[in-house]
Amino acid sequence: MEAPPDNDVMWARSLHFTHRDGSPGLAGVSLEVRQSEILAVSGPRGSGKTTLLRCLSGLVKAQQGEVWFNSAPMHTLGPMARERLRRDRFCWIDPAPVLVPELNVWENAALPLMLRGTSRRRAKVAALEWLERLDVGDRARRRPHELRQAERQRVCIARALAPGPTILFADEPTAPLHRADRAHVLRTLTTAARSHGITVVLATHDSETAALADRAVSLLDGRRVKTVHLPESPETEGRAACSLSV
Ligand SMILES: Nc1ncnc2c1ncn2[C@@H]1O[C@H](COP(=O)(O)OP(=O)(O)OP(=O)(O)O)[C@@H](O)[C@H]1O
Repeated sequence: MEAPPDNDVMWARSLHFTHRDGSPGLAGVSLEVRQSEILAVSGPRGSGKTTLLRCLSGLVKAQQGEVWFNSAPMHTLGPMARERLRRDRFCWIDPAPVLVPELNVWENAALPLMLRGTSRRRAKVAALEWLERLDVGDRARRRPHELRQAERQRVCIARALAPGPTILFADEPTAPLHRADRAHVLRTLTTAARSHGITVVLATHDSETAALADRAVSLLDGRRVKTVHLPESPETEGRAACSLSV
């Protein structure tokens, strides 16, 4: 087993994943994630972005391949150790907001901190700070069902940033937001990540969102591809780019 380069916070080699029903998910994806970068994983719907983020974050285990975090192998860890790592070092944002309906907004946002052992009082202070930054501070004592969908998603983003994770996995995090909201929330997310040194792996099929990242990798049919821009010519008109497997 060859150890990955030291300057990569995460490193994956030749990941293969097949879903339980036999559907292909990933067909040999390798990539590196550098410390404190915002990495976009782009590609059309069904290209394997979510599956890749789930494998990298340890939510599922690839049937073949290696994932390393901070120069230590993750692919050899058992389910409990992977769960602890996810709880203590990673956070996740889903495309649709998932909150605990019985808890109010600040309690939801404080939950990952409390699960890591932070006192309720300190977790509340941190949660309220992030809710303010995401413009939902005035909803702190409401229950999730009293909020609009876009506000609930902002709460999920605050909840993911509050613990200061080493890596934040964001799967189409602005999908439920309106266009105007989207730009503001993305800017807050990327600015916060940069100022707190949080590495972000951001799945998106939207080129405007991918453009906010420091670097982008593209997927197609579960493989990494490189987009090649071809010069405009009569033969290539309307077909300005093609993808090559790398
Ligand atoms: N739970 C599942 N069971 C079976 N097949 C699945 C499952 N989840 C995803 N797939 C299939 O795996 C492939 C990759 O899906 P994935 O959700 O990772 O892609 P994606 O790029 O994130 O797409 P989207 O943008 O629509 O979320 C697709 O063919 C999809 O239909």
